Amino acid sequence: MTTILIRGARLPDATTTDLLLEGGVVTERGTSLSHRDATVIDAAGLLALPGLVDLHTHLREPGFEQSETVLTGTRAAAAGGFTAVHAMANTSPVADTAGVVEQVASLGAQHGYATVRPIGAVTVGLAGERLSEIGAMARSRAAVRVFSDDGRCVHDALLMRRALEYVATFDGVVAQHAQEPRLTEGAQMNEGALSSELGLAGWPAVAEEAIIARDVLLADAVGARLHVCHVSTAGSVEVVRWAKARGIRVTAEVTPHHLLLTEQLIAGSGDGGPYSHGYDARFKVNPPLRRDEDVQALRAALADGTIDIVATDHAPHPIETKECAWQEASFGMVGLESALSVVQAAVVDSGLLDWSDVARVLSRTPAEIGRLAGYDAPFEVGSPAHLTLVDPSASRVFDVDALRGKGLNSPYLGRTLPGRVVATIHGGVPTVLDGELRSPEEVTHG
Ligand SMILES: NC(=O)N[C@@H](CC(=O)O)C(=O)O
Ligand SMILES: [Zn+2]
Ligand SMILES: [Zn+2]
Repeated sequence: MTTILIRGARLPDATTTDLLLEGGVVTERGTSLSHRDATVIDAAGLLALPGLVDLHTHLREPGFEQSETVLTGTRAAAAGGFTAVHAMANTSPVADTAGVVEQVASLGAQHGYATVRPIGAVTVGLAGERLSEIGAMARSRAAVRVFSDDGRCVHDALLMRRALEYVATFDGVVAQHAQEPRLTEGAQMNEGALSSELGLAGWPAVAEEAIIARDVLLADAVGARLHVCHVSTAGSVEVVRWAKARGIRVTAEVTPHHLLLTEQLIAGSGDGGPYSHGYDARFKVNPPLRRDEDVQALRAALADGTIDIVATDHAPHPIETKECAWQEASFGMVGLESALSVVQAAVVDSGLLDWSDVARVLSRTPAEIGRLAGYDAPFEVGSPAHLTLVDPSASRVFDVDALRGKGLNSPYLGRTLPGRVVATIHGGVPTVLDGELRSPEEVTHG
């Protein structure tokens, strides 16, 4: 494995340091470090962040390899500065057995671009009828700690209660996709004045908020950990704030797109720019883009800690299921490659969060929620060498070349975004160098 000497990187706490990485760990930290045969990375002007950890990625393998594979998804992750991803269970077969989760984890390890931690399904086949082999997945080599039927809501209160009771026995967590199914049948966008104007079936905020309210009470009643996926409304923030004030063990995530984009994009800007025409299905996502008031509430909640983390909900889809009529299109957006830039645009450049907050919401806390070791003391001697070097002063028009997975369904194409990932290092192995993804051979040979 190569020895790497990083010269003059600025850390999230604004101090500047050299870092020596040997054998996959940080072995020295200080000024004017030297080493005879290290690969030197000149990090003057660059910010070093801990390797980013995504708690919500759709890798699509097994079963939907036309959309993404473990290899292509982890390449997209590396390009975005991520060194670990949690892979959602809505694959085919569904990740509801020890066999499937072990397969997904070992594919990740084989490719080497990022650590892949599978998420186990809560119910068999995501069908919402019987609990899956939760214990077997937890005890398997994949050591699953996060369970989710994401894409679907565990809406049966008894099943949700049993799942919470079960995961509590081994310190696991249920990550809920909070969507009351009866209130959202046929829903196509956020419910409100705009959905009436555009003639699209509305998705009421209460369909999300009611499930979160129920689930925090269930988690409290059984003393389990609950995680809420992709919180999207101001009302959901209020429920989570209330639950945390009561001491309920709930954590919550917000996606980059819900921090930056609003439902107005669905109407189209009509200005001839990249968002000119309406009903562009790149903006169709679950949960839907909401109002500006919701975006402001989500930003404030991330800043005050009510929302714990940012998670991408990277959801690649074949282009023909996005370049079609709005009603027929799939829900979902890719997000790994753009996440850090979007977070910078939404909450860093505006002064709401600083870079140490970003390190917390995109690395330390998601690792903690997923019970993923190795992310609690980044840059300390002895810690695993997972880090990313970024140039926050860069600005670029985000285009298809920036997309490194199979999914081209990014809502940011044609948009100017700040920041750029210059290098990503996963366990001492560079996966991105000089802004370029390294080849599978380079990555597997360290
Ligand atoms: N977010 C989405 O719009 N789609 C996700 C499912 C999900 O996260 O609920 C997908 O799997 O495509
Ligand atoms: Zn979801
Ligand atoms: Zn998802």
